[in-house]
Amino acid sequence: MLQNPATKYRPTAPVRLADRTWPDAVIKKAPIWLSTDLRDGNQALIEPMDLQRKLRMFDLLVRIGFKEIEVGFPAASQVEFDFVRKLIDEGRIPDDVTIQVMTPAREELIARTIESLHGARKAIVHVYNAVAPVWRDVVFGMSVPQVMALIERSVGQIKRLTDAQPETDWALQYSPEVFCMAELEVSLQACETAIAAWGSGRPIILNLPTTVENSTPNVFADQIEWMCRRFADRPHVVVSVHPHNDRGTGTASAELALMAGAARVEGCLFGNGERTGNLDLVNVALNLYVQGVSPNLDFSDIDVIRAEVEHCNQLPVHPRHPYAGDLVYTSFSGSHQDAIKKAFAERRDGDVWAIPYLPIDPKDLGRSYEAVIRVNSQSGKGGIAYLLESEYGLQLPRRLQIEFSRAVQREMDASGKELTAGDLWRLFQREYRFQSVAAPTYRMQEQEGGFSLQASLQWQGGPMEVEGEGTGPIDAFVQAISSALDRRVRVLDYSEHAIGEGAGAKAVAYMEMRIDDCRTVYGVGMDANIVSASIRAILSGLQRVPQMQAAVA
Ligand SMILES: CC(=O)SCCNC(=O)CCNC(=O)[C@H](O)C(C)(C)COP(=O)(O)OP(=O)(O)OC[C@H]1O[C@@H](n2cnc3c(N)ncnc32)[C@H](O)[C@@H]1OP(=O)(O)O
Ligand SMILES: CC(C)C(=O)C(=O)O
Repeated sequence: MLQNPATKYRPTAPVRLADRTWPDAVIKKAPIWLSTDLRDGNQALIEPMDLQRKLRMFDLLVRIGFKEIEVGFPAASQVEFDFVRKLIDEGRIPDDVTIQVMTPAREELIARTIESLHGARKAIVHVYNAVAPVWRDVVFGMSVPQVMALIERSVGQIKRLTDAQPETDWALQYSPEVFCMAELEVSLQACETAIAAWGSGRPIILNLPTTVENSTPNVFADQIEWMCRRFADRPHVVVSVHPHNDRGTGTASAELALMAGAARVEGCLFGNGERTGNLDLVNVALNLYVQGVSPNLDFSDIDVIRAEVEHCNQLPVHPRHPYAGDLVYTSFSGSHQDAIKKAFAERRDGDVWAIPYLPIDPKDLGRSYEAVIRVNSQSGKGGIAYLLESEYGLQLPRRLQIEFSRAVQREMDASGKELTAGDLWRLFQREYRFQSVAAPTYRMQEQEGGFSLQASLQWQGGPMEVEGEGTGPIDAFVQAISSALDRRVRVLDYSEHAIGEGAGAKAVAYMEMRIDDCRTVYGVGMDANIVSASIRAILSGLQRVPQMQAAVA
């Protein structure tokens, strides 16, 4: 890289627009969306879509709710031409959907493009030519007046050819390609030339692209506001934008452009497209949604949509892609998990969405909460407890969460790998060994001032008889086991809950115990019977204490 990049690269000149109004604007409704997946997206694929994949993409776009779809570049190839014919001839275009096709400002290509649309009910013809200095000078070798003459000639040809097919409801879209790098006066002149050639007073879409992003999005917003203020026939002009993403700011460019007066945006699902891609329409639509504005597009099954797009494009969507990536509803870090778990516990049906670290309810996009929290070496007790509760119904008391998270951390340090809910469950069973504690048989008697209890147990591989008295069954068992093992056992905390329903329901007991006034441990017990679950929890805790095992041996 250069020590001084200014010797090679020039900054983009700001727009003189001191009284700009867009910074105070708020987007209150969805724009008109135009999907260009089948054109700009397709032209950027390593392997462009075949007919079958094009059809699948078209059907998907219709299902999502796009009402304007750029279906191709019919003059580019026979596949492109045939696809447009197939849509029209087989009546595949719903009444409320308008197809758009693209053509360069070249006579033979315009003719072929309009030929492809024969018999369509409605269609937008999209013609473009580059207007920025480098393209004028290097690509076309044209002066500004020659560029204007090209536009006049091409739009005039489109007008003649479309006027000759009055059975179709025609609209024109004109794009001054590389608008973002052109002098604003030249872009305005190009647009006004297209308007005049199409016939002023007729609706026209003027589509202003950041063909290659070259500035911060505020500059693009200024360019859009500058243009919107100057169109002579503003009421008949739909201002559209077509951002790319070379600087990674395609979404911001589109949003600021909407604030600056644009009413329509063009882009692709998940931002496919040339180089770094076209604007990601899913991103903009869902950004609107989480501001409380309906995008009028349906992404309620985003995983299915993503899979279909990946199939059509033969390109993967990144795991961290906004709203759609595999990992975007996942928190690994402990403090995030803790906050999410607390907020879910507080949340009531009908509440406004306010879950920390989750900008959108994953359920709205057909994603589940299961993947929200995942456990790795950066995780804490909150995430571990969340997974055990959401997957296995365990409601671990807080101090047990802390105790168990140390065991998880040890495991994580050893393996260095993520632990799934299933891994945590196996580790929890191994740590508390509650399944290896056999069910006790016991007799219990209520007597004046308390209970007496006699129990037959398995302890360290052999049978053991114990007997004790206490204020309740648990207290009686604690007395019994304390004297049998000659240890001072005290219960510090006890909680239990049911898991499962009906005949299969079980009680889970969590017992926090102090042994010999020096060691605090948790034990866990599960049983269909609540007293048995508690006894098993006490035994689970005791067998976790190494000194206890030694004493018995
Ligand atoms: C920013 C964008 O995404 S614009 C869309 C670009 N998309 C595509 O190019 C995909 C489809 N394109 C194609 O299949 C081919 O380019 C075709 C069939 C259209 C044309 O192919 P060719 O005739 O071989 O021309 P080629 O691809 O080399 O295009 C360059 C020529 O078109 C001219 N040209 C480029 N854009 C335009 C335009 N918008 N209007 C008029 N002429 C143009 C160039 O000046 C050049 O002309 P020259 O050969 O006289 O120097
Ligand atoms: C709108 C057209 C010309 C385009 O694809 C672009 O400029 O990126």
